[in-house]
Amino acid sequence: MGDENGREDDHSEKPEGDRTEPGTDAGESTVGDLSLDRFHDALEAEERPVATASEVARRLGTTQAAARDALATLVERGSVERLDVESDPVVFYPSEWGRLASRERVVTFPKRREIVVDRPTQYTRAQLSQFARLVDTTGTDPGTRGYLYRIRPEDVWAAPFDDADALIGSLRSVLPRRFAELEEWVRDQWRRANRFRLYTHEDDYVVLEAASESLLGNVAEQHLADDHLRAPISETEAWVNEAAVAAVKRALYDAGYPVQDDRDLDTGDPVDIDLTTDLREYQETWVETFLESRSGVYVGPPGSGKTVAAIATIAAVGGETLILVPSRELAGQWREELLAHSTVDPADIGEYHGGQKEIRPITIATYQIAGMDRHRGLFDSRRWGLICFDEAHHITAPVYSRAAELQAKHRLGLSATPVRETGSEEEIYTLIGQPIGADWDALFEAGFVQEPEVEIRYVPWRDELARNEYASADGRERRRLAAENPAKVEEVRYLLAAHRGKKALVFIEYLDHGEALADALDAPFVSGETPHHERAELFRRFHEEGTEVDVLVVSRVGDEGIDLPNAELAVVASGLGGSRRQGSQRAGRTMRPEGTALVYVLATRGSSEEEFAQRQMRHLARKGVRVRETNVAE
Ligand SMILES: Nc1ncnc2c1ncn2[C@@H]1O[C@H](COP(=O)(O)OP(=O)(O)OP(=O)(O)O)[C@@H](O)[C@H]1O
Repeated sequence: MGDENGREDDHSEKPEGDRTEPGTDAGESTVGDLSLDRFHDALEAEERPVATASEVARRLGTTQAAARDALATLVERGSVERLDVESDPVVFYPSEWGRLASRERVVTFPKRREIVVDRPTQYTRAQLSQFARLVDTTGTDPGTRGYLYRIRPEDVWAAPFDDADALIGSLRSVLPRRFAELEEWVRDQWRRANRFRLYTHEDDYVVLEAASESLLGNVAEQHLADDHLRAPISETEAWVNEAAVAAVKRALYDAGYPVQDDRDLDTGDPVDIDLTTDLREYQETWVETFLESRSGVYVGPPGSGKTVAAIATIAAVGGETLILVPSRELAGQWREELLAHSTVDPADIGEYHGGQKEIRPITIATYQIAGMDRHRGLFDSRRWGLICFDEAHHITAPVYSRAAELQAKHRLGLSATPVRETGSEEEIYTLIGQPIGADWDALFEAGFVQEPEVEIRYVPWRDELARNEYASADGRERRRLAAENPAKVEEVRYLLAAHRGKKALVFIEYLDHGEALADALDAPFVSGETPHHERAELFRRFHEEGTEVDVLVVSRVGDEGIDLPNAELAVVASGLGGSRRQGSQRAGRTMRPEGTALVYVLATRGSSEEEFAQRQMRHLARKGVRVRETNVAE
């Protein structure tokens, strides 16, 4: 595959064999015959594509003059370029990099387990996404985007390979050469992920099996509570207290030993539905991966087809299913999606929430109801074979504790936000399952999901008075003043006018601000106080083409759970004190397959909103979303 992009040529002067890590072999002081290879090492140790003579000297343990001479020799030979930057020190870079400017370039930082790829090919990205996280995309020129990947222990644990060799093979296929230490670390993590296994004994109880006697004796004993295991069965196996299965998984995960869950899971009473929509290739992979491990979380951007993949999963498992969702609106949408994409009999779908309480072979309930003690019976009312947690980052604490009891079922999570600020990633992993996801950028590129153009617009204060008021206020009041900066009204008006005719959502945080904006824009305002039927009606009219409802001002209630596929424009007028999650969800409302999606985030210049906006948008940028910043003129 390497030949399609010249990857193998990129580092043609580098030996293929194992070598020490860059920067560690800097003991020798003679650099008169500085090889290109050692210059590469110095660059990697510097973690920059260019280096000054003094940086090279420091990395190679020599004097600056010696490094400069050695570099001059390389420049003469034509293998290194020197770049004179006015008022900055001269920098050097390998000539081949200039020639390969339009090709992919992979730089590895083995100690930090990071890989930076310039202009990655689809092949490289597909490989990397299997065992590394895309943490950042940088570069202002669209032609030179750098992709930063990091390999975390949990990425290795969840990598979809049969064995460590296959994983190492994939790693080697993208890295320019071998990194012995990195490979050893990957192997070690892989081993850890396969040291403990849960399985169902033929007499129907759960067994924890360790790869060795000492693991069961030392690791398990040290990390598990007294009531987690009932009794030893052999030197490497123990009988697990069924009620503690989730706790066992969590404790061992925290100790760095994720547990393979090979138990026989309940499939429940049969439900016979067929999918009527053809899955996209990546959706097929999601479903196959799920079916192999019988649990997992589909992680994809909003609109990437997680719901449709979940319906395919319901059809494939073929058992009674309980779907948990964050809001009643979403329950209604799930019903419609089920009907649109499968042969399910409408009579077999039930909704269970504040509005109605039906339990059917496929039941959709809200987290709120499911978390209430008096509705506990919901979980036992049928032999559910599959529990589907929509917007999995929303699972509430009571539902988490129930989820611990639902370990014997197939468990599917859906999430557009893998990271939660409160750090529930481990909980999601241990209570539901491993993340199953696609490369978000690839989805954008393939056109399955419209990439939003996110623009942060820094809005000045309207006048000195407003600025001074902010300066002399404190705490919450400050935040409110920044949120309600009157100059934002004009800015929203300007943006709506610039995109006249586009369906737009304006998000706000404070009710007063929402009302004022709605008045100024002559648009309806949807808040938590809007009666349910009115909300539904407004959203219906917003949905319809050609209606007079083109703009909706929405408070936090509109943040998620509302499917507005025709929103083409989102203006986040306030609400920047919230979490990263909110930022990505707001942007997510317009990340839909159709239309031109545009997201504007307004932040008051010189207030804490500036920082919040940047933080939220960095989060999006890490997901491969392009973010632009603009200063609004005073
Ligand atoms: N395989 C497919 N073929 C055709 N259309 C599809 C397919 N998968 C999804 N879609 C359509 O793409 C849109 C988004 O899909 P879906 O609702 O499943 O995404 P999602 O990831 O669940 O979004 P969200 O995170 O907002 O809930 C829907 O209109 C859906 O009908």
